Formats: sequence, C-alpha cells, structure tokens
Amino acid sequence: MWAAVSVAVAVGIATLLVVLYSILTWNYSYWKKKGVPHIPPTLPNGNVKELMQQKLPVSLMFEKLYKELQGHRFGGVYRGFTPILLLREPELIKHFLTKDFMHFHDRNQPVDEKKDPLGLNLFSLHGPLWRKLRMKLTPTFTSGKMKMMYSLITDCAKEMVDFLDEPANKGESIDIKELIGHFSTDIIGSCAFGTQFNSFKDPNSGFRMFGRSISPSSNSDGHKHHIFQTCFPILKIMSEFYSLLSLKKKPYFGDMFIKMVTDVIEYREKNGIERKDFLQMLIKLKNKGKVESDELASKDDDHLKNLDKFVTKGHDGDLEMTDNLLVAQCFVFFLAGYETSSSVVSFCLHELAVNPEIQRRLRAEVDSALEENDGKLTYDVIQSMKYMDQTIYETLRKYPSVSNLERLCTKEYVIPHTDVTVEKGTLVMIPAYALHHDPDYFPDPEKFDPERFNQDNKNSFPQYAYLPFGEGPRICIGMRFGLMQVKVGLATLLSKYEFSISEKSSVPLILDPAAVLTAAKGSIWLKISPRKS
Ligand code: HEM
Repeated sequence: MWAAVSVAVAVGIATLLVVLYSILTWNYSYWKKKGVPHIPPTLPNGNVKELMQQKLPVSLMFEKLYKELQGHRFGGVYRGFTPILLLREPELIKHFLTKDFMHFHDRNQPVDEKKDPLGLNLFSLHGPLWRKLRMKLTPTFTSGKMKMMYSLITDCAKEMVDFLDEPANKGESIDIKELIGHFSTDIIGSCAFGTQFNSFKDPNSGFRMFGRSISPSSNSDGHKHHIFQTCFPILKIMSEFYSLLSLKKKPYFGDMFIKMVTDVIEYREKNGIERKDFLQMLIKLKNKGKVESDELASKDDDHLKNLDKFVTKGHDGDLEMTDNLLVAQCFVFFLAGYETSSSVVSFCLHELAVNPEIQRRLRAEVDSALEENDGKLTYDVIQSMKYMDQTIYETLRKYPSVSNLERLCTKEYVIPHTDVTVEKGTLVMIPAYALHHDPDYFPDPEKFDPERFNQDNKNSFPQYAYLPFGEGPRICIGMRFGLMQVKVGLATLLSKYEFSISEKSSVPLILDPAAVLTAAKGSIWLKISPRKS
C-alpha cells in the first residue's frame, strides 16, 4: 500500500516538474518557430547567464552574443525568458532607428505618472506624448541656446580648477570619477535647477549624494534588482503587489526635486527674475506654450531636425506643460545627462594619462586656440578644436555610455529582404558597444586612436556602426549640451594640469559588471600635477 502511494507521489512530482519545465521553456522556442537564427537558451537565464551572475557587464555580455551570431544580419536571444531581437548589420539598424521608425518609436520604459511623476521625462515617454514633448523641447537644445548657457558651465569649471590647485601642487593621486561627478552635479544644478549646488565646497550635499546614488557603479544592488526584474517580469509584478500590501509608504525620492524646482519657479515669478538657463526656458514653455526656435538651420542642429516625417500624426492638440512635466524634464539632466557626460571626461582623462603623446597634442591644440583668442575659452573657441573632437569621439567609441540602444516594436513589421515578422511588443536591441569594438569597422579596437576620426578616416566605417548618441528621431536631445560640458571640462583641465598614471591606477580599466551604463569598476585614479611648461 505504502509502496503504491510512494509511486503515485513520485509520478505526481515528476509530472509537475515536467509541466513546470514545459511552461518555463515554452517561450524558448520563440525564435526557432520564426526561423530566426538564434543562440540556444538555458534555464533560467536564457542567454545572459554571465550578466545575471555579474561576471560580465551588459556591454560585454551583448558583445559576446553579437560575436556568436557572426555571419547573420540579426538574431534572436533571450534575456531570462524575454525574447530579444538583436540587430547586427548597420544597414538594417538604419531601418529600425530611422527609415521605419514608425514601427519602433518607443523604449521599453514603463511610465506611471501617479507613482513616479518624474517618469514623465522625454527619455521614458511613449508615442504621441513623447512626440509632442520632443517637439516642444527641441528649440531649448539648439546651438543658440547652448551658447546662451555657456558661461554657466565655464563658471563651474572655474570652481573645479580652484579646488584642484592644492592637490596638483602636491602631485597627489585623485579620484577622477568623484572630481568630475562634482563638476557635472554643479552644471546640472546651475543649468537645469537654477541653483548653485557647490559640490566642491559641500561634497556631501543632498544633490551630490543623489548623483552618487544614481551613479551605476555605486548602485549595484539596485542594478541587480533591475536586471532580475527585466529578465523575469513576474518578479516585478510580485514586488509591486508586495509594495501595495505594505502599510508603510516609502518616501518618494523625487519629492526633493519637485519641491526645489517649484520653490525656484515661485521665487523667480514673484520677483520678476529671469536667468539664462534651461529652467527659464521651461517656465516660458509653461507660461507661453513655446520657446522661439532660433537658428535650427545650423549644421550643428541636424540631429534635432526632421522629426515630424517619421512619427505618426493624428494626435494633434497642444501639450500643456504642467508642473510635473516641467520638473521631470529638469530631472532628465540627472537621469540621462549626469553619468553619460561625467563618464566621457573620466574615461578620456584615463586614456590621456595612458597615452601621453595624445595628451601632449591635445594640450597643444588647447594652448594655440587660447593664444589666438586672448586666453579666452569662448563657445566658438571650444567648437573650433578638431583634435579635441577626434579625441572625444574616440573615447565615446571605446566607452559608449549607453552600450545597447533599445526599441520596442509598436506596430508589426517585416524585416527587409526576409519573410520574418517582428510582432508588436517585441524588444529590439542594438549593441552599440559590440559594433564599436568590431574589428571589421574599427581595426585593433582596443587601441585608443583619435586618428580614426580625422578628416580622411571618419567615413571609413558605416554611419550606423557608430552610435554613441543613438540615431533617428529618438537620438540624444542633449548631445550638444553633453559635448559642450565635456569640452569645457577637458580644455580647462588640460590648460592647467598634467595627468599621469599613478600606483593606484588600474591599467587597463576593468568595466563594472554591476553597472547599467558603461562605467569603470571602482574609481579612476590619476596623478595630477601643474603643467611643466
Ligand atoms: C556625452 C554625453 C551623453 C551621451 C553619450 C548620451 C547618450 C545618449 C544615448 C545613447 C541616448 C539614446 C538614443 C537612442 O536611443 O537612439 C540618449 C538619449 C537621451 N539623452 Fe543623452 N547622452 C548624453 C548627454 C545628455 C544630456 C546632457 C542630456 C540632458 C538633457 C541628455 C538627454 C537625453 C534625453 C532626454 C534622451 C532621450 C531622447 C528621446 O527619447 O527623445 N543626454 N542619450
């Protein structure tokens, strides 16, 4: 009798396991059924085991998958149980990002205005609301508006130099990530929030602490959470259910920003104060409905144009700039602009220390530009430095802050020259880091070589194989702002100091497997000294 019961229990458990296995792996035949080249997944991580185990950062994880799909224009992979279409061929990427943008106009970012009003930012918004907001914000990012905010950035650079005099005179090793973090925080405070954050004098202010907390490398638990939830959406549902049950309401991190911005607006409006910053332009959008689009005809502004023809029309009617919408756009400087811009300066200084000849040549360019302009580092002087551009482009090639671009299929789509249909809701990934390190496009990819971007070489790789700011109508709107702050930071530092490798430096740099964006593991340490001549 007991033997019969044991057999029945064993059969029951085995059946349950088989059913559970079939349910879990059911989706794993998704790409096979579609006839899409794919990498066989394994339970429970799909194809991203090393990412889940934090052995590889996102950049290198997707580079590995990109290499495994060599010979194919695209392929199917699984992040946990989620099927992802991975694009490989630059010409095909052009279709998804630009030509057929109407099928892929969103990112995979959930927006819940009630729980997270700051989620109403341009990066996360979807469809018609994104389109209307992008059109409203475009005139606030033109080169004319950059010029207007330029002096706010040079003021922050002066604070940085004052702070550095002492460690430079002592020839100390400094934590470059921390230094540039102060610089970026002050710029965001001044331009986006209309407030002096004074990070160099008060490195533990609430805002500096916030910047540190969103910095990918200091937030590994948060990132682990994020990776698990994107791989296994059920965990997200459970976590939301749990927070609904929880009696104690968690404080909302955005309250600090919402209060600060509304206080500054109230103060300016009461006292009739206007300042030449981004916040002032948003106040104008709120009160007058638009900001004059000055000279969008400039070649520099190409990336801001031609939005209309790609995006579905039919959702007309103006967009009201509510207080929540306004604060969320100030916050986007922290969300999309803080770590990206800071990491470019930090990685670049590291490479300049490792390659003293490139540092010497760049400093010589800064010196001669200053000499020709009475020692003034004006907006036009910054724009005229060609070798500076080449060095920054090479930094962004080797260390693209956003290692994978993401799009969500919003309307069924047939991949050109195939009979493969991409279903609505499919997640599409463009592996920018892998493309930037593909020797077919960038020979000897680990070598730091600004000559790849000189006049003769800059057209030697396909346009869509180099994507540091993305492409198409959802290209980075803050590109000019980011580049301006990077150039001011580098030119100011190089005109005063020399940077070299110290005993604390890590060469080569190791990428942080716990970071969402491309970041060095730990700090970037460099020796700083006053320049010799
Ligand atoms: C050097 C610094 C920066 C880099 C490397 C960078 C890179 C990127 C990349 C790769 C994207 C995704 C584009 C795509 O999906 O096609 C993006 C989007 C975006 N970036 Fe930046 N970014 C930088 C600075 C900034 C700054 C300073 C801001 C300030 C506002 C900013 C705001 C945004 C916004 C709002 C989006 C979303 C645009 C949209 O969806 O319409 N970025 N950025």
